[in-house]
Amino acid sequence: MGRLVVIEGLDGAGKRTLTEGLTKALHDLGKTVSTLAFPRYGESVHADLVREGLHREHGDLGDSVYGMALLYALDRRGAAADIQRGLATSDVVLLDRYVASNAAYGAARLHQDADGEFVRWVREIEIGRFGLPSPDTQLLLRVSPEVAAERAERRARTEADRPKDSFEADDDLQVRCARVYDQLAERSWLSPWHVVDGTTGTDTAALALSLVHPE
Ligand SMILES: Nc1ncnc2c1ncn2[C@@H]1O[C@H](COP(=O)(O)OP(=O)(O)O)[C@@H](O)[C@H]1O
Ligand SMILES: Cc1cn([C@H]2C[C@H](O)[C@@H](COP(=O)(O)OP(=O)(O)O)O2)c(=O)[nH]c1=O
Repeated sequence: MGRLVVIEGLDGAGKRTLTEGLTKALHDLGKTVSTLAFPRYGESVHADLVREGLHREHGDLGDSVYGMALLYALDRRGAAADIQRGLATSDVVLLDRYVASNAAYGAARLHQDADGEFVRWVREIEIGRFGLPSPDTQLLLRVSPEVAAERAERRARTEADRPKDSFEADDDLQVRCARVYDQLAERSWLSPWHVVDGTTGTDTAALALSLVHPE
């Protein structure tokens, strides 16, 4: 049975970059890795609706915090069998965003903290009702909201397929979201969390080792 490892953090924190680096470092240790990134744009109708909602299609869909969160959750529900298969066949299943993204962004949108109703609801729906597996470890790739915004801005300019969406364009939301992420990590929400400083280069070899040989 493999370990379910999740990378979380703000838009532009460097999750995709770290996912690639960690995958390589785990391969160097002789480990097999399955990766998945949420939302699964282009693969799931729920994820595509999310993207369209984030770009202000479908009327007031994007305004509904619970409606958007349900679409993100349904995208993951549709991937549950893939995750279980990955856990059965690989040493590590590495996820770029998972349930905690829903908790952090939704709570931030509602001006709640990690002890609020929304975070409880996300857990109840996704873990309780949909039966998604709880992570073994969550990595919070922590950068200041300013650094994340600057990177997301640069990426939006240089990568044609990644224009900023309505969450990325909302600086105050990102600041509140960073705070909820810190609280989720402090409270060991769903699993132990490991905070990774995303402003300096990450020692992916050491991180990979700590993931496959936990204390
Ligand atoms: N440690 C880092 N230092 C400087 N720039 C980085 C670092 N990690 C990622 N970046 C750059 O920041 C931008 C966002 O990174 P990305 O991995 O796409 O973030 P995310 O998946 O969290 O949105 C990209 O242009 C990437 O090259
Ligand atoms: C996976 C997920 C993402 N989000 C948010 C975080 C991001 O602001 C936004 C889009 O996800 P993101 O990973 O940033 O996609 P991309 O980098 O390809 O644009 O959705 C949630 O609110 N809940 C979730 O469950």
